[in-house]
Amino acid sequence: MLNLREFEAAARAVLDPAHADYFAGGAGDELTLRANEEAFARLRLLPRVLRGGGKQDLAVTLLGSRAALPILISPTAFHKLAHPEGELATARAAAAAGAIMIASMAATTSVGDIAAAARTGAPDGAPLWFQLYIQPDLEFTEILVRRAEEAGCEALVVTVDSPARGAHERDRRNGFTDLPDGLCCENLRDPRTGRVLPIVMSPEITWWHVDWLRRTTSLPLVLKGVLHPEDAGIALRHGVDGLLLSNHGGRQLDGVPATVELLPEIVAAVEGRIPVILDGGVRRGTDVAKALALGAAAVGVGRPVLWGLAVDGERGVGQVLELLREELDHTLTLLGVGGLPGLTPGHVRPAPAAGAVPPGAER
Ligand SMILES: Cc1cc2nc3c(=O)[nH]c(=O)nc-3n(C[C@H](O)[C@H](O)[C@H](O)COP(=O)(O)O)c2cc1C
Ligand SMILES: CC(C)CC(=O)C(=O)O
Repeated sequence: MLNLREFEAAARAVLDPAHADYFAGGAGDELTLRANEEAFARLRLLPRVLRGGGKQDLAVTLLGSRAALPILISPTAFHKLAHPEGELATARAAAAAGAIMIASMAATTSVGDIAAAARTGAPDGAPLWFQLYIQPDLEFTEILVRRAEEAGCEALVVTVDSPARGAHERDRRNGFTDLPDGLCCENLRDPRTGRVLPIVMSPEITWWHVDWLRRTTSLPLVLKGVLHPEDAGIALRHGVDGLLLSNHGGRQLDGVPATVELLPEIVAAVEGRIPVILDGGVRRGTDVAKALALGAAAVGVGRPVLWGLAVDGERGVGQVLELLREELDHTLTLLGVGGLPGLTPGHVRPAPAAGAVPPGAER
C-alpha cells in the first residue's frame, strides 16, 4: 500500500458496506466532509533551498505527553466494527509508533483495557488521552473521568460540537442504528446498575460544565470542536489547556468551514497561550506540514486509522502511521526545513482562485 487513499479503497473492499459508510460518511450533503480535504489541496507549499539540515526530529510534547510524531489518533467510535481486536490493535500500533491515541468514549473496549494494550505496544509507556462527551448525569460523567484517570490517561478531550447528534443520511439509508450483538460501548457501563447507558448528546451542556470538569479533575482539558475564534477566547478564560480544532470530520453541522481554513484565526485567538491541534482531512504528510506551518502544534487523523485497522488490524494502523511519518519527514526535507519548529506560515501560499490571471500576465 503506497498511500492512505489505497488503504481507504482496500478497507471498503473488506468492510460490511453499512459499516464502511458509517466510517466514511458525513452529515447532510457532506459539504464540510469534502471541504476538509479540498482546503488542504488549495494550499500550496513554498520550499526554501540550500539550507542544509539532516535527519528530521519529529518528536513533540503536548500538554506534558511526549510523542514521537506530531500526529495523534483522533477519537473514533466502534473500532471492533473495523477489526475484531478493535481498539486494542489500534492502541498497540499507536504505542509502537509513539503516537498519542485519543480513546473514544464510544470505544468498543474499556479505557482500562486500551491502556493495558498501549503498555504492551510500548513498555516505557505510551501516551493515551480520553475523549469525553459531558453527560447531563454528572455523577456518571465523574465515574468516566475517574476511569480515565485510573487507566493512566494523560489528558481529557472534551467534545463540544455535539449538542445533538449529526444527521448521517448514509446510516439512515443503510438502517445502521445499533451495534451488532456482542459489541457495546464498554466505557458506558454504569457501575451503579451494571447496565450500559446510551450516550447522551445534550444541548443543555454549557461553559458551566467545563468549569465543573476543571474543578473535578487535574488532568489537562482539551476542547474538541471549537470553531468560532470568540469561543477560543472564552475557552482560554475558562482555563482550558488546549484546543482540538475539529469539525468532527464533517459529521456534525454540515456547512461549517474546513478546519485548515479556520486555523490561522484560531491560532491568532489563543495568542500562543495554549496548543491548537487540528483534525479533518489530513491524508498526506504534506497536509501535516501545511497545518503545522499555519500554527498547529500537531494534527489528528480519524478515518485513515479505521481504514488501516480494517485492512490489517494492528499492522494496518502501524502502516498508516508510518506512511504519514515518512511523508512528513520527506516533505520537511524538500521544504528545506530542518525540523518542526522551522515550519512557518511563509511556507504556505493559497492557490490562485480558479480562472485568476497571474500578476503581470494581463494584456
Ligand atoms: C467513524 C467516526 C467516529 C467518530 N467518533 C467520534 C467520537 O466518538 N468522539 C469524537 O469526539 N469524535 C469522533 N469522530 C470525529 C473524529 O474524532 C475526528 O474529528 C474526525 O474523524 C477527523 O477527520 P478525518 O476523519 O477526516 O481525519 C468520529 C469520526 C468518525 C469518522
Ligand atoms: C457514537 C458516536 C457518538 C460517535 C461519533 O461521534 C460519530 O460517529 O461521529
